Amino acid sequence: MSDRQLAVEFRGVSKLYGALAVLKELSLSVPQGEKIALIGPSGSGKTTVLRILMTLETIQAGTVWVKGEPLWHMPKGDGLAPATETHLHAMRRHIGMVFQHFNLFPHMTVQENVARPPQIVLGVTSGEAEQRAQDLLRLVGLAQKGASYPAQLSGGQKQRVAIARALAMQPAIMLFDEPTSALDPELVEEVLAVLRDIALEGKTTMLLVTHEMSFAREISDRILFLDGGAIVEEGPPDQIFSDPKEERTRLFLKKIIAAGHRID
Ligand SMILES: Nc1ncnc2c1ncn2[C@@H]1O[C@H](COP(=O)(O)OP(=O)(O)OP(=O)(O)O)[C@@H](O)[C@H]1O
Repeated sequence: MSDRQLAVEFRGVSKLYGALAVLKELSLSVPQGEKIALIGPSGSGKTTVLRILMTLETIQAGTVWVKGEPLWHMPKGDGLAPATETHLHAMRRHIGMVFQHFNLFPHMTVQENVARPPQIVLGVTSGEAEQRAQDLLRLVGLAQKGASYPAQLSGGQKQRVAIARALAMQPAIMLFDEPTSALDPELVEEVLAVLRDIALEGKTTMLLVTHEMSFAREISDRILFLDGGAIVEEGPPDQIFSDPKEERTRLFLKKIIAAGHRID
């Protein structure tokens, strides 16, 4: 068994694409409620960590545990067997994900985008789902946009709907994969403000892949620096950004600053 207090645990996880090792025996423990930012160069494996949790990718070695239960495996006798589709389906309910490119249902209104998934997947009554959707749209500042279609919204508004839709499933764990990187600069802050509110509320475990270093520093309890499919360094934000111990972390941050980005 795994520790029930942990929202997420990776133990010796390896992910291969053919001969390419994208994650190399990665181990990671995330207590419930912790906010983690994954930073690192392009191709270091950050998105892969999230996609494995979403069961969008399989793994070749190791185990992943979500809320004390094996994700990609099921208990069998004294050991573990590969997970069935039913097991994966049940485990997915713990996790919500917000992608870089919104992925809204284009033929549904904003209200329907948020209300339908809990009805269809969780069997929530229509009255409760509609109410929950209204509350969440208010939370993300879009109470007036329920009847609009995604094509009628700005990028920042679309992303706020995507966040409301993920929250409507009431997941214990929220994954954010570069949620602001497809947005025009002037729309970034409105999405960060919503993420900040979720982080401050405290209950939800958050794993955030981002290139917004100042924001990662502001809201995270812990920063993980990935390079080459491994966690090179991890620690509290102030330590990682002001006093990194590893040469590779220092080099990465230097490049970020040289590219004109802030890390303070
Ligand atoms: N479907 C795939 N087939 C083959 N290789 C893949 C596939 N998906 C990802 N990769 C490779 O896996 C490695 C890790 O990718 P991943 O998207 O996790 O990196 P990342 O750290 O999130 O990068 P970025 O910051 O650019 O999004 C990269 O080398 C990528 O090219």
